[in-house]
This record gives sequence, C-alpha cells and structure tokens, in this order.
Amino acid sequence: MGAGDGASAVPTVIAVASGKGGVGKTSVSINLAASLVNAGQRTLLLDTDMGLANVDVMLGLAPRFTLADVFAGRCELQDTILQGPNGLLIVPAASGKRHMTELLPQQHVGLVHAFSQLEVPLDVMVVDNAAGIADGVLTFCQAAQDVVVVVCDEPASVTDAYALIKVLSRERGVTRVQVLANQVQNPIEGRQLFEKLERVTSRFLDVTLNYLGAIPRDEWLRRAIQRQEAVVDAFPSSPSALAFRDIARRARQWQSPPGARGHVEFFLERLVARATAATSARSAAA
Ligand SMILES: Nc1ncnc2c1ncn2[C@@H]1O[C@H](COP(=O)(O)OP(=O)(O)OP(=O)(O)O)[C@@H](O)[C@H]1O
Repeated sequence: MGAGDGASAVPTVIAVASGKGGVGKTSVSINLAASLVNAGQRTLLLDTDMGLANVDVMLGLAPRFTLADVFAGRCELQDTILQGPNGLLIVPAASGKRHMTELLPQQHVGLVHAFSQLEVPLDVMVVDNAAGIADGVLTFCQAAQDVVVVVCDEPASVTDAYALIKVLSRERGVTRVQVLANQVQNPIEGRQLFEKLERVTSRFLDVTLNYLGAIPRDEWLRRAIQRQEAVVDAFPSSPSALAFRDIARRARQWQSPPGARGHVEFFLERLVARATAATSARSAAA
C-alpha cells in the first residue's frame, strides 16, 4: 500500500464487488475506506454504481457534480471530489441515471485512465462497484490491485460470487481474490461460506482465494446507515466497527501482485511515467 510519501506515490486500488446485489457491498466500501482514513491513509472512495449510486446518500453528502457530469463533459473528474468524514475523499456516481449503467467499454477504460492523471495525493482508492458482472464491474476489478468479493449466507450470493470470480479469472486475468463474509451470525459461519466458495473455485478455476474475514450482522450498522454515517465513526466500539478496523489493518499489509495485468490498470500510467523519469535521470547522470 502507498507509503504516504507524497503526491508521486502510486496508490493501491481495492475494488469491492459481490455478484449479487444487497449483500452489503456499499456498507463494506464505506467502512473499509473510513477505517483506512482513520488509520492515516489518504483515501478516495469511488462510487461506480451509476444505476443505484448510494455512497453519497449513505454518508449524507450533497454532490454538486457526479461521474455522470464527467461523462457528459460538464466537468472534470477533479471537480466531482467531495470531502467526507475525517478527510475521506469521495467521487460520487449519479443515482437513478439508467442510461449511465450502459456506458461503453471504452468509457470505463477512459475513467480508469482519468484517475492516473488525477493530481491528488492518495495512498489508497476503494472502488464500490455495481452488483452483477457487467463490463464496467469487470474492468474496474481488473484495473485494481486487489478485488474484495463480499458474500453473505444466501445460496444466490455464493453462486453469483462464483460467477463473478469465474469471469474475472477467465476473461480478465485476475489471479487473486479476497473474500469477505458479511452479515454473519458467528465467525464459523463466515469461514464456512469461504470454504464453500473455495471448494468450487479450486476445482474449476485458476485463481487464489484469500479469506479476508467476516463482518457480523450488526444492528449498530443499520443505525449508522439511518444516521448517514459510517459505523466505524458513529459507533466505533460496535462489533461491525471492530471487524472493519481489523480488515482495514489487514488490507494495509497486502502486497501488490507482481506485474501489471494489462492496459487497464488504475494509476498504471503514473507508475510508468515515474519509471521512465527514473530511467532518464539515471542515464543523464551516467
Ligand atoms: N453487517 C451488517 N449488519 C446488519 N445489516 C447489514 C450489514 N451489512 C448490510 N446490512 C444491511 O443490508 C442493506 C444493504 O446494504 P448495502 O446497501 O451496503 O448493500 P449493497 O450490496 O451495496 O446493495 P446494492 O447491490 O443494492 O448496492 C443495508 O441497508 C443494511 O440494512
């Protein structure tokens, strides 16, 4: 993860996805991002769910511009950035814009590249994806260094998570996925969910699953949503807040997988530009 060493550092990008909707993906994105900010990481939360955007609603923010305005040419990406709790930066999507869910593949890639040009010092970016396995979800997951797949104890959640991991692995070259069990009754349930998913993926797919942990089903999290706050800020000693802090701590220790996966990687251009600059500086000094 970015070492907090200035604007030139290349941020780590974590994509949060789920396959099935309603499992708690946005709650996970918000609370993971908020925990990272609280741990001193300069963090940006990107909402890419154009159909049902709700990061801004869940945090009680009133965006002036959204990603929809960027695509319509009404503003630059930089103009959409909102200040959230404790300095968390947020790029909101646009709620209820049905046509925005049907962005062209090159527009998704364009957005990934636009982030590489962003002159905002960041250590980490968390990308909250739409449910499902649409092209945009796959592109944003492919472009991230790590993908967190959120599952809960429902058959459809596990089968849809498998379907997502399958296309990410077979079509997008993703080799490592972090699994987060949400709304569990106890830690054993979380572990069992992971094992269920791992049994099928290890048989049929060439992808490594890591168990990131579990977030308990927690009434405090619902109350935090009603207050339009992250549970880690509203109720920091609640069971879900403690679990989110633990998961953020573990996420900060991830090492980026070696090598870029392809032409769509968030901040890759910055990385390449830095490497080129370093090479030219060395040859000038020689
Ligand atoms: N750990 C939890 N404990 C209790 N309730 C939870 C938990 N996680 C999520 N929920 C409940 O599930 C609802 C859906 O959560 P959230 O909006 O984060 O899901 P989502 O997967 O992002 O949904 P969508 O696919 O519609 O964007 C929340 O409003 C909340 O009531």
